Amino acid sequence: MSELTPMMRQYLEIKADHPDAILFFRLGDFYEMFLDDAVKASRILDITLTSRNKGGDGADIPLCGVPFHSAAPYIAKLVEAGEKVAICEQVEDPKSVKGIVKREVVKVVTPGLVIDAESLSPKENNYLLSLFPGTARWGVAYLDLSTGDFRVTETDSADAAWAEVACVNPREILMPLSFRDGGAGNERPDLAAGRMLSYIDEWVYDAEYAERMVRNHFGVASAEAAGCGGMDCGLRAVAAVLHYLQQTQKGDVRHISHLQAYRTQEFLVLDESSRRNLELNATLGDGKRRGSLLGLLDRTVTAMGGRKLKQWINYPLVSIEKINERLDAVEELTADAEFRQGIRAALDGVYDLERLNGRISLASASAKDLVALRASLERLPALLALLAPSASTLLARLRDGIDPLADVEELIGRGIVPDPPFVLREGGIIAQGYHPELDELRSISREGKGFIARLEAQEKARTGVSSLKVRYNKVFGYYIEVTKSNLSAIPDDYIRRQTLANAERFITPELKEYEEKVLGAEDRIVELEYALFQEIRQRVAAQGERIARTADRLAALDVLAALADVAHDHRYVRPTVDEGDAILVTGGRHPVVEALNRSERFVANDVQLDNGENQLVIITGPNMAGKSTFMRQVALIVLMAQTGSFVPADEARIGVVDRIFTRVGASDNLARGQSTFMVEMMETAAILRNATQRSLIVLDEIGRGTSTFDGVSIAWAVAEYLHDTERCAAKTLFATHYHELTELAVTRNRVKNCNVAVKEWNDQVIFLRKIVEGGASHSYGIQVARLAGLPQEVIERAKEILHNLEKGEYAEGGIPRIARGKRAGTPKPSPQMSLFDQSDDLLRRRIAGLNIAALTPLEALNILDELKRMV
Ligand SMILES: Nc1ncnc2c1ncn2[C@@H]1O[C@H](COP(=O)(O)OP(=O)(O)OP(=O)(O)O)[C@@H](O)[C@H]1O
Repeated sequence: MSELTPMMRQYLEIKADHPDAILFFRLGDFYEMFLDDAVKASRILDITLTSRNKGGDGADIPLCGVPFHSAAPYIAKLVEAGEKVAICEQVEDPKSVKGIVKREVVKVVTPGLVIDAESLSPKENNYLLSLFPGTARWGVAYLDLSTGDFRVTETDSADAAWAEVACVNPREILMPLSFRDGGAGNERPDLAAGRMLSYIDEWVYDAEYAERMVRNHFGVASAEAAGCGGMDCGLRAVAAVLHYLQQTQKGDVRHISHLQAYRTQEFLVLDESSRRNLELNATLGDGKRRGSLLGLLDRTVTAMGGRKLKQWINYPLVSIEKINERLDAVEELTADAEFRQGIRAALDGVYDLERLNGRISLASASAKDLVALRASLERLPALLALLAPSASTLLARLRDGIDPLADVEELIGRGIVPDPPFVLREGGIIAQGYHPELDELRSISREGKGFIARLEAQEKARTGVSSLKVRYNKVFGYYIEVTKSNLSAIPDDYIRRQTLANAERFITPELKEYEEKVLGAEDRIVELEYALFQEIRQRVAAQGERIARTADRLAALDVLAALADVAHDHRYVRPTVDEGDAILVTGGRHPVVEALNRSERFVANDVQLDNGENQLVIITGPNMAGKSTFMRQVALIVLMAQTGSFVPADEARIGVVDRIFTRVGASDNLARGQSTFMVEMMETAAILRNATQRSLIVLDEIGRGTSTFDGVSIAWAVAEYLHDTERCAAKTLFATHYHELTELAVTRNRVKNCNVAVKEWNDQVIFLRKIVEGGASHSYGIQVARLAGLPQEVIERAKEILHNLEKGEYAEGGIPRIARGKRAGTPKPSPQMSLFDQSDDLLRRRIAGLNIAALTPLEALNILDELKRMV
């Protein structure tokens, strides 16, 4: 160390405190990076890596740098690449210190703490999530620093905690340090992938420290008052977030004024695969918003509304009262088009108040941001006037909670010019009349400029040189420029300053004197304007809590108006949501499929599910008939209803459900190294474990990932279990190609059979898309295969095999005579076929004939021996 230059020593000391971040070290107008940081950053940023000898021992130090005034995109790119960036500034004025200027890290930017508008998608939250595993429960807290949205909950298992992670979809996860070696994230690599994992020292999770952090941050007397009473693990997760903020954001985080604690039971629970299968936020195909439920419903006009809608869709409610409050509001807005459009128009000019608020609080807001805030607030009085007559409870509550913030609007309007520049340190920001001293300095500066014009005219007259110019540049200040051909006309008091190719530049004492006055004023103006701006920004920041509350209400209003707008355009109806156990839908449609611009008209269908006769509906029908579409549509209608939205149906009555489970199609999870079938069975197992009588289950062709007999057996057993086990006798839609399952209805009284009607015509199949009662008799798989363009030869052969199978022609040993026909070959016996083995029948009969009650132990043993030999 002693051989290093003092600056390098300072660098290494600071770097030692931030080993996991790339250190942006401020040197004059640049941020410099050194050593390994420089190598890494130059590669990611694609900038030149140089080196200089600062090591003292002759070794070269790799180095690269970016200009400080355009650093933002570079920082964003590093963070995007999954790096942390520590910004180290000079915290003393270099002019006023001798030797090395003091430097400190003023901020650490990490993926979970991005606030820069350009790096964020307007309608998506950017969450930092904190996990704390207690002994019995897990704490989960998450914060969007850019908006101040901060939530906490607790789960009773690791699985449920990771399910929250999947739902929240954070950019960065905080975990106790012990997790690093214990391999947290390793248990769910699929969920940890692509997110930054940051580890926090164990002591931060200490109960007392956690409580103190929370009390201090929210300025309350207890954790209870902050909202996380009774959530011991949640509290610790929150504390880790606050601690991390303290370490990374040296500034104010006043906009994080509210912590929302919730219990997962307050919401309809959807697991990760259901959210994906139902295409709530993104399509299965290309992962885009467009084509998803969110994409369809998102008619919000503000970014805050867009984020809130996503929140609502992913956390549907279970409280009938709250659902009906939303539905009342949507109804009011749907019924009156003028009212609705008026509100949407008023909201349309409202900027992202949450993110503006965040930037204001974190002192990174520009003057343009303040003007955007003012322009948004200006719209509120008209909006409030529109809302004045609204009758529904929720609309009235939102209206009463919107604070027009007239004081803030007035302050910005008075203080900041209407169209300020982006840069903050060149003046031109503060309005005339806001500050007397500033006005005076400005008039001096203006007069100075008038003087220059007068001087130019005067000197032209004096010298007779009409091309003489008085100009200004940063290096020489004000000067008089005379072309070489006119040099002879120059008076004696001109002092030469600079010679150019065909001109010379001069100053005069008079010019210098005015320059000092003008430039002095201009420097002072810039300084004063910056100070005044900061003061205004701070005064606005002090109102952060009010702004946050108003923003939240505007967002909710935006969502309600958007839902009403969709409902109106797509002819949705208000569902009746109640405590009953029935799901009754007439004329139901799939909201997204119906909205696609297709040649085929969408066929509406009814559904009746309850915990009585219609508990388990088995749906059979050909491929492509519309089974999946139908089942998803039922799930989506229930989910929309509990979100507070109208639904695509003629009529709907929804008894509130507590969870929706879907097991749909094949979803490989190669990241977790599991086969399609394995994933299918794991998801099925989770459903059987967690479903309740109040749940809705959608099972699409379970068991199809394995051999037919295994598949049909599993499907059958699962269906039976869902029917027979009281705990999880959930309302279930069960689509299957195994027609055998329709026989369940014979022995089980809460099973119903339905099928999707088709018409056969000339060996072709015509899809009617209508769900009707009863089981289907055919799969029409071969006809569909023909539609798909399989060669005629293959189709013919398939028909032949099917024919033999249907005739039940089995060879000895139970092997179907599929080979009968033109192309006989020897089929390989399959162990699966033994299900049909005659000896099975013998076994069964033998066992059925036993009277266990009358057997002695010895007889029982003998019979067991006999049975074993038969096998
Ligand atoms: N009610 C309907 N009205 C109009 N078109 C529909 C309807 N239901 C489904 N479709 C269309 O039919 C196609 C097939 O539907 P779906 O995937 O639901 O069939 P499926 O019976 O589940 O098929 P498979 O058994 O092969 O998985 C879809 O692309 C959809 O666009």
